[in-house]
Amino acid sequence: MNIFEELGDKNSVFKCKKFLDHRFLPDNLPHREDQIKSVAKYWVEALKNVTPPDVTVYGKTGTGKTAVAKFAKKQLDQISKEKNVNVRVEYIRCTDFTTEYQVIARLCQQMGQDVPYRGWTKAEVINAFRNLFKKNVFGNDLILIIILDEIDILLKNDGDGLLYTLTRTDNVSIASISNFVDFKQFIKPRVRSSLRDREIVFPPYNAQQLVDILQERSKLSFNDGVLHDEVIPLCAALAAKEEGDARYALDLLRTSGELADEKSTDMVYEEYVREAKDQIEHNKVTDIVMTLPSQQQKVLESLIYLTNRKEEITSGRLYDVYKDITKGDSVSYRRIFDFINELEMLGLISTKTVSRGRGKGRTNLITLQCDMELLEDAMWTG
Ligand SMILES: Nc1ncnc2c1ncn2[C@@H]1O[C@H](COP(=O)(O)OP(=O)(O)OP(=O)(O)O)[C@@H](O)[C@H]1O
Repeated sequence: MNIFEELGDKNSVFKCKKFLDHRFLPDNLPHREDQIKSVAKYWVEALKNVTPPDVTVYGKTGTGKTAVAKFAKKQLDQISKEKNVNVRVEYIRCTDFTTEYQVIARLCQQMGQDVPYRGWTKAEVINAFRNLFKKNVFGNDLILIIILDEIDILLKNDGDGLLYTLTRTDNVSIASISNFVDFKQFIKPRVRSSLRDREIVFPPYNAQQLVDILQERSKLSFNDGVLHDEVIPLCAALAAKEEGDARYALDLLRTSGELADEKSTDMVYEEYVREAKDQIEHNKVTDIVMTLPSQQQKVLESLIYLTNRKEEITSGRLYDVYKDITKGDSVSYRRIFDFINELEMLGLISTKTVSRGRGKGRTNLITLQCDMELLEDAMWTG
């Protein structure tokens, strides 16, 4: 028998797994009605041919920011077509396009203007972009709303030049999405003053809200009656602990279903959710560790060594152990601080500044934040 036929015929708890994918945009976003209305309230101006104010959307990961922005985009696209108004909404994820040049080139491409991703000067690309607003292209009454998802990444990487350019282009409204409330520290006053933005905050979902979200998705994606009663509440409770992250809740549900398929059971049981949790955590840590540059791995190795010896970890002590491990092939003490910051951003460690008492100054204490066994496993067995 053909292997694909054999696998295709295998019984599955899933009716259609794609509805659990992160990229799927549901027609209904429970518990985000207020946020959708807030965005729409500003964007509706575009239908009256007025450039909407800039909007800034904040919230922790998995709180539905992207989903809401795309949902509002879809609805605005639909109505502007029906009413025949000259409005466009373009979505850009700044983890894919990380510089001003790339974002503007991408915008041109999305709008049908062929601009290369390298080779032109920045001024040429900006010119091509601004030309789109001329009579013979989209018309000078075009209103363009640009969603910049994960804008903090771009600002850290490339500064605020993009915002400077966009705030100085007529008929452009910016919708920035960020996981960090303090991302505006990367914007200089000259740009901040022209970004007249309205802020919309996305609170984390609580366990009950996550239950509602999962229930809607599970109706689309699982066969009837295959989920044990406790499965959805447990996924929701675990994700509520992880700062109300709907993406994590959906991952748990999908992975639990995959485990049921692997075990060839026709029900998804509560214990699969716990297994799914371990598997997701394991994959996350392994992915992070495997992609760390080798010097960073050495820093992590030093942290594991000190943690196993139950030593207090100061940056100085860490550097000594790191130097021993690298046997001379080491980076400077200053670079170690950058590494520590990066590991903290990745969620592998946490740092705390403590005062050593009068005259003795302050010192940084480092603690590993993930399960030791998992980490060692990822470091040495991959
Ligand atoms: N209210 C909701 N109803 C249904 N699905 C939702 C809801 N909120 C979020 N989701 C789903 O959860 C996943 C994560 O949501 P989304 O990507 O919008 O989060 P985010 O806040 O943009 O996260 P990040 O900052 O990490 O990008 C997506 O699959 C999305 O469809």
